[in-house]
Amino acid sequence: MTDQARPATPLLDRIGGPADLRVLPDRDLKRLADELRAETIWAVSQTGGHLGAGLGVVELTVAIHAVFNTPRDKLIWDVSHQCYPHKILTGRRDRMRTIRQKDGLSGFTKRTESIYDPFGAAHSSTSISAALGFAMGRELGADDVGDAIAVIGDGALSGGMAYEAMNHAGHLKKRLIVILNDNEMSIAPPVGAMSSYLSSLYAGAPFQEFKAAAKGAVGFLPPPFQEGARRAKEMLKGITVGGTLFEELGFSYVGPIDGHDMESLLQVLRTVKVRADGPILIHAITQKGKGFAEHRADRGHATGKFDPATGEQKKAKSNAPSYTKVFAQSLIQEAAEDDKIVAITAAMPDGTGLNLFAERFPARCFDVGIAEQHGVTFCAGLAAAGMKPFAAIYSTFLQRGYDQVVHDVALQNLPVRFAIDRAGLVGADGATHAGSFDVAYLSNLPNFTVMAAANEAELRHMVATAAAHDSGPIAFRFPRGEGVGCEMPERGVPLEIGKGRIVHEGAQVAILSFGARLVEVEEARERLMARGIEPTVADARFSKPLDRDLILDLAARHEALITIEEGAIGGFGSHVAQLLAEEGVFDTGLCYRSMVLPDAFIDQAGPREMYAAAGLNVEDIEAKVLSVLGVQVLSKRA
Ligand SMILES: Cc1ncc(C[n+]2csc(CCOP(=O)(O)OP(=O)(O)O)c2C)c(N)n1
Ligand SMILES: CC(=O)[C@@H](O)[C@H](O)COP(=O)(O)O
Ligand SMILES: [Mg+2]
Repeated sequence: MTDQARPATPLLDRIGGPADLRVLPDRDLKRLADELRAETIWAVSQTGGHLGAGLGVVELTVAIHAVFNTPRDKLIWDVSHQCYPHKILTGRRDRMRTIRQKDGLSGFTKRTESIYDPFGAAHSSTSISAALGFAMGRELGADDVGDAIAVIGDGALSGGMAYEAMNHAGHLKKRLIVILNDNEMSIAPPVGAMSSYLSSLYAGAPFQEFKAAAKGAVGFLPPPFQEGARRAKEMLKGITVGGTLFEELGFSYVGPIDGHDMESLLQVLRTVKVRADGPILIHAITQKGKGFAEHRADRGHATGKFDPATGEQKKAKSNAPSYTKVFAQSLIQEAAEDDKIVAITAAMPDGTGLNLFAERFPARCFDVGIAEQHGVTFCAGLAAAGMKPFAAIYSTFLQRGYDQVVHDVALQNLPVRFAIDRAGLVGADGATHAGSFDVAYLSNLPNFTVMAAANEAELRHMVATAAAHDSGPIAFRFPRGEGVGCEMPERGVPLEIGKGRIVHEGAQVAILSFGARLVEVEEARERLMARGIEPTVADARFSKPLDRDLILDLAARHEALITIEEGAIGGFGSHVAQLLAEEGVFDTGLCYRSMVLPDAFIDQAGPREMYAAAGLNVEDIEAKVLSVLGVQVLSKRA
């Protein structure tokens, strides 16, 4: 793609930052929004990334920065996958080509990146809590904090934290502005009673009437201030459906308004800026993907690089199936023979592959919304009722439901099956989405069985193992992306619980891999063999219960034992070390090393680059073996 295809943006080119918006006449703000939309489409066509959500908030972004005094006023984007237009307007336009890449811009808001990002996000439903924190800080005299404005999507509003925050805000009664960006979409079509409720709020309220009312009210705004207040209140009453849930929670409710109509947006935001004296919710109706992808089923939620003229995406093809697809197909196989199997997703039907399961077994698949906490306890209830629930949740999002995992599942020893996708470092989404901690946070729980798949064939067996495991909770993890292309068994066969396998017999040093680093371990072994070193390689399969016999045998037969996993400290390696210590193996002089993710959040980059930063690639494994054997290495990385 050449720069010739780049849209002309004469007005946007003159914008150095949000302050420049505040001196533009309203008609130019509308033009600016059009240019910003074209620029956003072009920028994402060059890099890939989250597109649809940003296109839905272009006018909102311009209007908020034009009316409010950012960065003193704190603008907090929920999830923040819609922040691309905001980044373009806040001094990061030149770096948009680097977004989601190594050393580049994050795909989300990030405090260390800009003063216009007062709060980082990527997980959903946190914005109202954070904004309320800013608002309360302001009330308590915090320096340089003005208004706090949370922009939250209708999908994010399905998350419990949003209600906890509104409940608290309604109690505190402090000035707080929440903009509900209602595009009737999550990543998939939104589910739930709340989604239907929001639709009912605007079903009978034409925007035009509101526009007229808003215009009238703005005419009466200060001066004189007090008279304006009365009239503005009347105006807001006119368009409020009345008795909304938000009002019951202590918010003033304004809306619904057309979130793409710059005139309405400016009028309402200006009115609110002058009038709000407590928590207020502005209900804006928008279209996800507006101007480019609004007619696509996914509204252009996330995309690879594409041709901005045609929308055609450039995709690399691989023959290996994705782990996600193998999981879904394997689960469908199990469910075809066991009608107690049900599947649960927290708003990620496509990402987890459960869309395929839902096609086959619609009545046995549940999308709970962005509600991991509820999803886990819902599974606990299902398990208590005798069902076999599979909770398919990304590693990073399962963190949201951790107390439920401990208190509702593990403590009651309920056989909930956790299918943990996106295990390990995921690439472009970066640290917020890395699946780094699940091995540690699950393996330390009594009653749990924890597995990690070394390849897609193993994953199929682990799905079968989980389906057959009725005596307590069980989890299996697998990475994002394609499998290794290994031969696939037709059907999964349940594995013996707590038993690993030797992959290659060797001598001197044993490498015990837990999960999908096995491919790198095998490649490192090949390289080492060229140096005359032939490590034993084993696949642990389980971090809980550990295969004690295998580990103690490896320890007894080798000078050195190295474990490796795609997880943070406190996981598999720590459990192995504990076993070796308990059994007195260290006293015998065994050299033990554990290769884990470092104690740091690793910024976005390609997965290989992220694993290089973590020191878990082939050359790192090779170097580790050489160093434990005391071999002098001349290469730079040794
Ligand atoms: C806790 C958590 N679970 C799941 C996700 C994955 N996720 C990212 S965006 C999104 C949908 C958000 O929908 P909405 O808030 O309506 O924003 P829209 O994309 O429609 O603008 C989901 C489910 C997440 N970011 N955080
Ligand atoms: C914003 C968000 O949380 C999701 O869109 C996420 O980026 C999806 O990640 P995958 O591409 O791994 O499904
Ligand atoms: Mg939405």
